[in-house]
Amino acid sequence: MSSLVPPPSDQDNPHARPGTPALSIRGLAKRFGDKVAVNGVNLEVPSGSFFGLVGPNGAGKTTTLSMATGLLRPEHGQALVHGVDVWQNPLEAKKLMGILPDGVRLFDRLSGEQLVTYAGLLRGMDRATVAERTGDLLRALDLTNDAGTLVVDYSAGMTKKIALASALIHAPKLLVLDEPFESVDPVSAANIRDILTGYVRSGGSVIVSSHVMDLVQRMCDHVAVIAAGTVLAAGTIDEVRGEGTLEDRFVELVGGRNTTEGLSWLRTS
Ligand SMILES: Nc1ncnc2c1ncn2[C@@H]1O[C@H](COP(=O)(O)OP(=O)(O)OP(=O)(O)O)[C@@H](O)[C@H]1O
Repeated sequence: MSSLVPPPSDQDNPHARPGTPALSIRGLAKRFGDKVAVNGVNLEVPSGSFFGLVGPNGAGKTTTLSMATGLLRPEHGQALVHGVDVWQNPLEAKKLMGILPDGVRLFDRLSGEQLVTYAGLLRGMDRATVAERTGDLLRALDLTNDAGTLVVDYSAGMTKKIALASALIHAPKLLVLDEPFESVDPVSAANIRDILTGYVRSGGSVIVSSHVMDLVQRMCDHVAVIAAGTVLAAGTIDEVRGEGTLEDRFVELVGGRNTTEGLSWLRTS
């Protein structure tokens, strides 16, 4: 399964410098009105790592990843992909990345197959390679039977998977995936995990946001915990979790467990 996705290639990426982190986020900050969404975030995603970004709802994960991938202009700070500045040199930086954004609209009047093909052609790939990789990706993500269905008629999980296929088609050096497992069934999630693990093993780097601590603990080698726009902890999984589970550490760092005493009216007996 994992071998279906070709390993990342340096061929088209003369700007990628070996030895530099896959992604460096330096002092990124963003406000929406009075609300500070991201408050000077620094993160280093080592090349060849599988990096998890976790945090409670509204922590600033999507805003951080959007600024790091050129989708949302930061107020302050810098993001470098393999040493290439995303905002100074966006075309070169974007060649190095495959992005699965959260909540961004797809060209959903295309069929799934057309959408992935379009993503490949936009990346300047030749038609034969695009056709071969599109077939591989649709098979790997169990979408072959729905290849001809319009994306607008896809379920939430199918939409997530076709967006992921579009992010993978050019075998980027870095994958930035915002909640790739949300709405995805367990078999497809296991397939996606296999694809991503094989991709990292072959030299690619992944940063993935997720709410599923157990998954991050099993799948990733590095993690950062973010809350209220600030990084609370970052490092290898073992460094961050210490003696306990990542979930225990997350709750300890983030807090916010509420008792349900105020909801006595919800009890039926
Ligand atoms: N376009 C926007 N306009 C106004 N406020 C926004 C906007 N986007 C995000 N925010 C606010 O910024 C903060 C961070 O949001 P963000 O979506 O980055 O969090 P998140 O960690 O991805 O959350 P979740 O886990 O729920 O997806 C939240 O308080 C949110 O309400």
